[in-house]
Parts: sequence; C-alpha cells; structure tokens
Amino acid sequence: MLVAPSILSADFGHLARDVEAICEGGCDLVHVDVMDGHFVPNLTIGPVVVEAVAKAATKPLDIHLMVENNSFFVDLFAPLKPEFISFHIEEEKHPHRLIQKIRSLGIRPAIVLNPHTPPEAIEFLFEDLDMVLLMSVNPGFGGQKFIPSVIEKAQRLKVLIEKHNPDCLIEVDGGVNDVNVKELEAAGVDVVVAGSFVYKHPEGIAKAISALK
Ligand SMILES: O=C(CO)[C@@H](O)[C@H](O)COP(=O)(O)O
Repeated sequence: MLVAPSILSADFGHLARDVEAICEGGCDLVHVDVMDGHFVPNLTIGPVVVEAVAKAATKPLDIHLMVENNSFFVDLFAPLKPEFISFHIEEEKHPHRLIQKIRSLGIRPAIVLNPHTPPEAIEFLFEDLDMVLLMSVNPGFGGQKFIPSVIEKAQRLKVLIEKHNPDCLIEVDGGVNDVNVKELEAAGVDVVVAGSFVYKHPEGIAKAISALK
C-alpha cells in the first residue's frame, strides 16, 4: 500500500518540519489539499505555500484540487512539478480536455469522485488517467468519519479499471486508519491518503505510516 499523508492535519506554524517528518517517516507521496472556499466550504493554501512544501519535501507531491475553475489552478501549480494533479469530476465540464492539459505539462492526471458519484461516471476517461481518487468523506475537512460504501465503490472501480486501463491507480481519501486500510487493500486500492491518523498517532508519524503499509 502506498501512503500519502495529508498535510491538512500538519501544524501550519511548523509546516516545513511536518513535511520533512512524513518524508523521513516513509511516506510515498505528500498529499496537498487545495480548497477555494467555493467548491468546498473551506479555504486552504495557494502556490506560495505549496512552493514551501515542495522545497521541504523529498517525496513527490500529490495535489488534490477542491476548487471551481480547475484549469486556472492547474496553471498555478504546474510550475511546482507535482507528480499528480487530481480534480473533481463534479466540477469539470470538459474533463477529457483538462486531463490532456495536465499530461501535456508533464504531470500525471487524476480524477476525484465525491461519495455520491459512481465510478461508471468516468468510464470513458480511464484510458487517459493515471489515478482515480475516491473520497471516503465529503471533501473540505480533515478528521471526518470514513464512509463505508467506498469499499463497494472501489471494488466496482477495480473491475472497470482492469477492463480499460490496469495501470491506473486507485486512491482513497478520508477517515483512513489501520483497520479500514485492510478492507481497502482487499478491494484493490493502491494508495491511501491519511491526515489525522498519521499526524495525530500516539506513537508518532513513522509508526502510523508503517501501520498503514
Ligand atoms: O481531502 C481531504 C478532506 O477534504 C482529506 O485529504 C483529509 O484531509 C484527510 O484527512 P483525514 O480524514 O485522514 O483526517
């Protein structure tokens, strides 16, 4: 299992320290939640802060856009050369065009599905995607409860991915811990995002990451 800790749960007064801690603790990706206060009722960080995160990180960035006007934000973050940029299908009129744009910038494209969105909604996009991110909470905040129906959704998604593009990864984000990660792994999930579990683990960040792995 690949682990992408969400820096939303970091101490933003010591952000570089907390980014270094997850990288030294064995994470695979640094998950960055970008929220605009419109698509979701929360506002997080822009390119100035993400540039500082990129400087502190020794692992690739996984940028999750929770915004209106995705294309504008892709342009803002592309110079930071993240590994992935993911955008919500619920907020994009031209997803195929945006996928091509992200790839043309040398970044791996990913699509995010909110808890209510079925995997079949993106059936004709799989061949162009490197990853699909399933939200297991409603986007906007860390520390929420895991929505169990994501397990069945991941199983259905896995079948579609095997048919259309077996190289496409499945990522799950929200309320992930060392118990539900086992079910996620069995459902075919490749990457988990975890914020509170990693940053608030009583035995420390490295222990939390290894428990998820
Ligand atoms: O994108 C989001 C929330 O919108 C997530 O990345 C959360 O930040 C994950 O935090 P936990 O649920 O693991 O605390």
